[in-house]
Amino acid sequence: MLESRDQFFEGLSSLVDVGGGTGLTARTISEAFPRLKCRVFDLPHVVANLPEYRNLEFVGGDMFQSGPTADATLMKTVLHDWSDEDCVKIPRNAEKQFQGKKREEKVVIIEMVTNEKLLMDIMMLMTVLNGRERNEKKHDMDFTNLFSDVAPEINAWSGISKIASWSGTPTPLENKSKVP
Ligand SMILES: C[S@@+](CC[C@H](N)C(=O)[O-])C[C@H]1O[C@@H](n2cnc3c(N)ncnc32)[C@H](O)[C@@H]1O
Repeated sequence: MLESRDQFFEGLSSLVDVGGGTGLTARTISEAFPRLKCRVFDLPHVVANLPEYRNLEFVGGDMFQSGPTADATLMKTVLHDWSDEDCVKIPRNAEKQFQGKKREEKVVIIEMVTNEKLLMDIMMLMTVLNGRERNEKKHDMDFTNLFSDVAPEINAWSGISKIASWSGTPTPLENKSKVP
């Protein structure tokens, strides 16, 4: 992600890492981009007593109720814990806070993308109610259609782009946004 910094971070002044845990990823980003205001948003007991660090701060709350908005939202290995219906509640909550005002926000989702039903998927189905690994092709368990099928209104303000392959090698943006 940091290798593709121009694609992701150009023009951003703030970023929130939703479900960011104790801030390992956000801290790496905040150090690479000292002018970017970074927030980690996670459950109150997870972020309690974590010290602020220069341009990095921690905010406690429930992502299904509310949460800080920013120029970019990062969700790394968060969505695989949740059902499709739950996944789309998170950006819907952010949308509510903007009360219909036109805005642009980058949403960066980092997840394992499966092309087969792999062991991890089976583990998620067994251990986490409704959680799943998703693939990138068109069928009922994919990222391409996660937002457009379950919450079509979200695609009106947010394009979904494939940003990297499983190998971690950055690939050219393939913008699937329906916004003209
Ligand atoms: C699999 S961990 C991912 C942590 C981090 N993003 C990473 O990649 O290491 C999922 C995170 O989601 C957080 N989480 C779960 N439910 C949440 C909620 N309702 N509101 C905010 N964060 C939540 C958990 O506390 C946990 O830190």
